[in-house]
Amino acid sequence: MTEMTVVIGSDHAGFAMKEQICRYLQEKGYTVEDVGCQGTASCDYPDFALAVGEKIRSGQCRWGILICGSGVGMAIAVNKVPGVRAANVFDPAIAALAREHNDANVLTLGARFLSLAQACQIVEKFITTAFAGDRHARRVQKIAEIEQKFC
Ligand SMILES: O=C(CO)[C@H](O)[C@H](O)[C@H](O)COP(=O)(O)O
Repeated sequence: MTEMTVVIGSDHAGFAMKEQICRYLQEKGYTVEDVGCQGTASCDYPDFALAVGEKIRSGQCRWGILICGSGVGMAIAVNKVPGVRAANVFDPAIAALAREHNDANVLTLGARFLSLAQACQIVEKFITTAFAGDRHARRVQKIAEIEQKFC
């Protein structure tokens, strides 16, 4: 797994944006694995959240991106996968904080509330910002300990 591997998924509401973000990332040299969906027919976001979460959990991909109407359902679902730290982001500054402070490894986006340009700015900020560590590492470790209590 390298820093240049991304797994991406969406439901029907995020399909068009997923296709465009795939192209955006590929043009930047990222290897993008698309787990679906494959069109605008109505489907269920947890199916794609699980597929992305499994690729993060297994270490096959460094970054996950999930797109639905609001980003909320995807975030709730994928955060059930141990080892996933997903953030639903609407602003590049929050994307940077999700990385610097929370070491987030999955980004969720709301296609019904973001333009493609906004989404690309958020994606760019998310995948290029480093975790700051230090006191934040202690807090992220405490998140992992909460997870372990229920595994
Ligand atoms: O899960 C969501 C909201 O939390 C997503 O936005 C879904 O894309 C949305 O619920 C899909 O809604 P639809 O009416 O079935 O298109």
